[in-house]
Amino acid sequence: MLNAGPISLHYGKHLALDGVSITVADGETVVVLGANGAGKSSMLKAIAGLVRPAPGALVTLGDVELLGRPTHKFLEAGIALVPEGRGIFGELTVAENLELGAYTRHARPHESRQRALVLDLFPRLGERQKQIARTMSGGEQQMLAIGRALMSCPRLLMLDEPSLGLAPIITTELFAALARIRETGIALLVVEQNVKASLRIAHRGYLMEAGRITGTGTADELRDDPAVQQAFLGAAAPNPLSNGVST
Ligand SMILES: Nc1ncnc2c1ncn2[C@@H]1O[C@H](COP(=O)(O)OP(=O)(O)OP(=O)(O)O)[C@@H](O)[C@H]1O
Repeated sequence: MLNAGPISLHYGKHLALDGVSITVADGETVVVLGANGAGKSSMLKAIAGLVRPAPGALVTLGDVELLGRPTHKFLEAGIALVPEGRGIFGELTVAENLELGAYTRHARPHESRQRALVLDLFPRLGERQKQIARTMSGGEQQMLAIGRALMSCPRLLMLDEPSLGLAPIITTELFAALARIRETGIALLVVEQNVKASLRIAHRGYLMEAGRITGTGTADELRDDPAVQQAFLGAAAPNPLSNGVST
């Protein structure tokens, strides 16, 4: 469904993305793992039409080619991004934030259906309709940001570090909600530092390093990959002096 690449992106002289290609199939959940500064956020922004890659790239959703078109066309085509830091309207209420999520022409007719989905996923948002968004807790704001993105009827929902700064119990709640969103058939592309939790909900993943894709595999393959275990799952590095026999 999503075909993106090869995406290269410069910030001034700094090459942040160096020919990154990524695909997400219909209904698939894909996770992108990488250290700070690897280029993960930049890649999501390019796919959402928020930054313009170097010539030669394509961002295609279904058979619609989006690159070069205005940002709202990406949203209308069905690509929604929940950015790092959430990007909700802090001075507006929960209800107003959700309403604004459905502002595009194609989302408007489905507003009440999508609101029902959001409130079913995040009942707390239903209880807090009139609350000013900035007064909500970090976890509630993240739920609102995801809810707002869902109001746009996405075919592909992209999330940048959704669990950042959240308490473990809220993170568990968040991943349970993402698993339920996955069951609705919406494709997910997730950048996450919580590798364990994200591999649990993902079908597949990519490894990114210094602006490039350096590996890809199913969630099981990535979980079993010694390099992933060492970099992200807290496994000890192999001792080069060891012959493998424990003493
Ligand atoms: N607007 C910008 N101007 C200049 N350099 C930028 C800009 N945005 C990102 N960069 C640089 O591009 C590189 C990739 O950044 P990006 O935020 O995409 O990485 P990331 O993998 O998402 O990192 P993190 O996990 O820390 O958010 C970094 O070296 C970063 O400093």
